[in-house]
This record gives sequence, structure tokens and C-alpha cells, in this order.
Amino acid sequence: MALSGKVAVVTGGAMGIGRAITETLLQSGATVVLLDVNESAAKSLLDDLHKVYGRDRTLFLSCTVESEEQVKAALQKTVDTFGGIDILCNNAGILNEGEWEKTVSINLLGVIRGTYVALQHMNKLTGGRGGVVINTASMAGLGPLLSCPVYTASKHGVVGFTRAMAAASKASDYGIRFNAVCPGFVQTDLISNTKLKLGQFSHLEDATNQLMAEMRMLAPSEVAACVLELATDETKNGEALMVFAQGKQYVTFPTL
Ligand SMILES: NC(=O)C1=CN([C@@H]2O[C@H](COP(=O)(O)OP(=O)(O)OC[C@H]3O[C@@H](n4cnc5c(N)ncnc54)[C@H](O)[C@@H]3O)[C@@H](O)[C@H]2O)C=CC1
Ligand SMILES: CCCCCC(=O)/C=C/[C@H]1[C@H](O)CC(=O)[C@@H]1CCCCCCC(=O)O
Repeated sequence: MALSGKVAVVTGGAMGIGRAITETLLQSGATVVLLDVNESAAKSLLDDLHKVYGRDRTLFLSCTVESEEQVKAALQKTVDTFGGIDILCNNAGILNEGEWEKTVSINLLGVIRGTYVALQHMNKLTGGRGGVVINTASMAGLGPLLSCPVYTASKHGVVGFTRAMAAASKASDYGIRFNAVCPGFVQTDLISNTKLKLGQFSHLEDATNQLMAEMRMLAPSEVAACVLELATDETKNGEALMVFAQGKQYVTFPTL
């Protein structure tokens, strides 16, 4: 029960990787607030979670990470209900090269928005308890996914933002660690019907499917286990933890 008494917020917590993160954090003793746009999936998940963990340790708040107003209201509600925030998992994301501005808006701006709003509650310099922010990036945040230039750009942005925030937080004594998890392909809805999601790069569907076939498809729980490691290992700040066929590996970046 490493996280007993801690309060976690998971964006995109209703499905896929976010759902696995929610379940893993609950198993580790945390209270989890899930923010999502998919109300039916969230409510059905909550019904299941209440049976296992009781009604007091989970809360669903309907919220799009595209709206600063909604994110602010959701995090304020979290603090009013549970007394603070210790862990933020900026996980919500989409893959849609056709709607590329929305992809940036959710995948990158959503992470920045969530982080800046949470900082107001978590920063030790402004009365917060400190804690940890874990962003779901991707291996596409470290190398190019050929059929998804904008998705790739958004995830490179998440990795860069995470590392810069980690350095800023350390230098400013915010008491908050910042880490990113970078999975390869994970079996979730995000990678279903890929052709429709590739927009002007739909001709690269076969190459994308080939890549998926070559890389072992991960289970959401494998990613969630890495998120738990980043949440509980207090030595980790500014890390990008890859999860891929061979297991997991902390990325070594060039030092300048
Ligand atoms: N599935 C994969 O192969 C990989 C996924 N990722 C990343 O993992 C994260 C989670 O993706 P998956 O679980 O695979 O996808 P998913 O589609 O299964 O789940 C995404 C969740 O985010 C929610 N969501 C979408 N837009 C939202 C918004 N504007 N505000 C709040 N919630 C929103 C959805 O309703 C859903 O519950 C994403 O950031 C994705 O880019 C990273 C590497 C690999
Ligand atoms: C410091 C070492 C970093 C190595 C990162 C890496 O292995 C990247 C590999 C990409 C390679 O450039 C060609 C690819 O397609 C790889 C990215 C695969 C991305 C899977 C993304 C799944 C998803 O987010 O949906």
C-alpha cells in the first residue's frame, strides 16, 4: 500500500491505459479521481470499482482536457472533496491526423493545461503538499511514427515539457516530480481503425500495421505498472520510461 492516503487524478481514466492506471493506483491504496469525456464508459467502470474498493475512494468528473474552465472546476472539486492532490496523470490522448489541431489541443495542450492548473494545488510554495506528475507520452515522443507526424510532434512536446518542468520544479523547490511514460503499441481503442485516423497519411496504413506486427502489442497493465514505479520511486524526476517488447528502459538523453 505504497500510496495509501494519496489522492490521484487521472485524465482519460475511463478506458484503455487510463483505466489500467486507475485500477493500479487504487490497488496501491490511492484515492482516484477520473476525468474523462466518455461518461458511459466512466460510469460503467465506476460501478465495477465501487464493488471492489467501496464508494469513497473513486470519483468521476466529466471533463475535457481541452477546456481550462472544466479542468479548473474538476481539480477544485477534487481538492474540496479529498483535501488535496498528490498525483496527476496527464494521460488523455487521441490519434487523429485528420483532425490534427485537435490532436495537439488534447495531447500536448491538455498536458500543459492540466499541469499548470494542478500546480496551483500541488506546489509546496503555494500551500500544496508536493507530489508527482506523470505524463503519458509514447515511443513516438522519442522517434518518428511515420504515418502520424502530428501525433509524433505532440508526444515529442510532452517529453520536452515534462523534462523542462522537472528541471524548473527542482530549481524552484516546488516539491513536485515530473516524469513521462513512453509506451510502444498498446492494445486499446486508440489503435483500432487506424486507416480512418491517419488522414492524408492513410496510404501508410500497411507500413503502420507492419510496425505493430513487429513490435509486441503491450497490455495496458504493463504501462500502468511503469506509471506506478514513476509515482512511488522518489529518486525519479525528469525521466522518460520506455515500455516496449523487451520490457522497460529509462531513456538516456544527450547531455549538453
Ligand atoms: N494505445 C497505444 O498504442 C498508445 C497510447 N499512448 C497514449 O496513451 C494515452 C491513452 O491512450 P489509450 O488508452 O491508448 O486510448 P483510449 O482511446 O483507449 O483511451 C483514451 C481515453 O481518453 C479519453 N479522452 C479522449 N479525449 C479526451 C479529452 N479531450 N478529455 C478527457 N478525456 C479524453 C477517452 O474518452 C478515453 O477514455 C494517450 O495519451 C495515448 O496517446 C501512448 C503509447 C501507445
Ligand atoms: C533514446 C532511444 C529512443 C528510442 C525510441 C524509439 O525506439 C522510437 C522508435 C520509433 C522509430 O523511430 C520508428 C517508430 O515507428 C518508433 C515509434 C513507434 C511508436 C509507437 C507509438 C504507439 C502509439 O503511441 O500509439
